[in-house]
Amino acid sequence: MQPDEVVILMKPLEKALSRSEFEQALRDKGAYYHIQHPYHKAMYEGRATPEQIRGWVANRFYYQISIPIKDAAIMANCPDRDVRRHWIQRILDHDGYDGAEGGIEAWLRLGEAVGLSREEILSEEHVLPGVRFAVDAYVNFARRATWEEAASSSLTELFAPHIHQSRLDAWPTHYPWINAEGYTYFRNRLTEARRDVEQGLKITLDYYQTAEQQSRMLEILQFKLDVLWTMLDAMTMAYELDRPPYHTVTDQRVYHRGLFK
Ligand SMILES: O=C(O)c1cc(C(=O)O)c2c(n1)C(=O)C(=O)c1cc(C(=O)O)[nH]c1-2
Repeated sequence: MQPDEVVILMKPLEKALSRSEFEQALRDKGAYYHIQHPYHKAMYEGRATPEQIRGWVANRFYYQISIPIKDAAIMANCPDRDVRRHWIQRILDHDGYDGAEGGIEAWLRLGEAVGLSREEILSEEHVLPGVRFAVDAYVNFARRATWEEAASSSLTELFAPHIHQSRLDAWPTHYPWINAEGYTYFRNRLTEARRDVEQGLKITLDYYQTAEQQSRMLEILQFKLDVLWTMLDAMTMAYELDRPPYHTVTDQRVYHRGLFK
């Protein structure tokens, strides 16, 4: 994408885009996906330390456990039975069901594969306030927005299969110390995310028709990109720049463990 096209996307639309133009405008937002974040690039390029990988996995766990709560909030606001029948699969994907361990369990295994203990991850002791605030903002948006807006905010998933695949391609080579069993989560998401996108995209393309509505959706998608980017900014401070919260006062992880759930 050229820089001047990026600027165009930041202005409100003057006229409504066709269905395919609108889909393209959403896809163009991939330019700001967290795959471009320096923290992510370092992980992908093999420059991340074990501490930085562990920090990422422990912090991302908070995103993982919040996703089903976010999806339950969407369903709670949705009167359309047919949408709920499909949307509920997202909760099952993460929480698991008979015979399927689910994404949260798979993420815990990833945590163990990178050298964290299950208790340490579940305690949320590593979750940085900046990460928590960003993730909570996403959950709270889903609680307050219309179900269509909340559903469409999941569409950063348009870009997720690529990021999961990039980890599957790069991590085993760069980080031989990570137990390969940990990669199940990324592998499962390749198909789950594609299916989610199909459903989310249909809801979105049906719902946003006018220029004003479509501009708002581009803002919603930018909000979600901001959530993901801000999480990595917080991790950069803590694990790259060695400036975790309160570092001028203590090296203890004194920050709160969450008040909003
Ligand atoms: O690892 C990633 O980079 C990444 C990004 C995203 C995303 O774009 O929000 C999701 C996931 N993973 C993911 O695994 C996942 O289950 C998921 C659900 C959602 C959502 O907004 O409902 N995003 C994402």
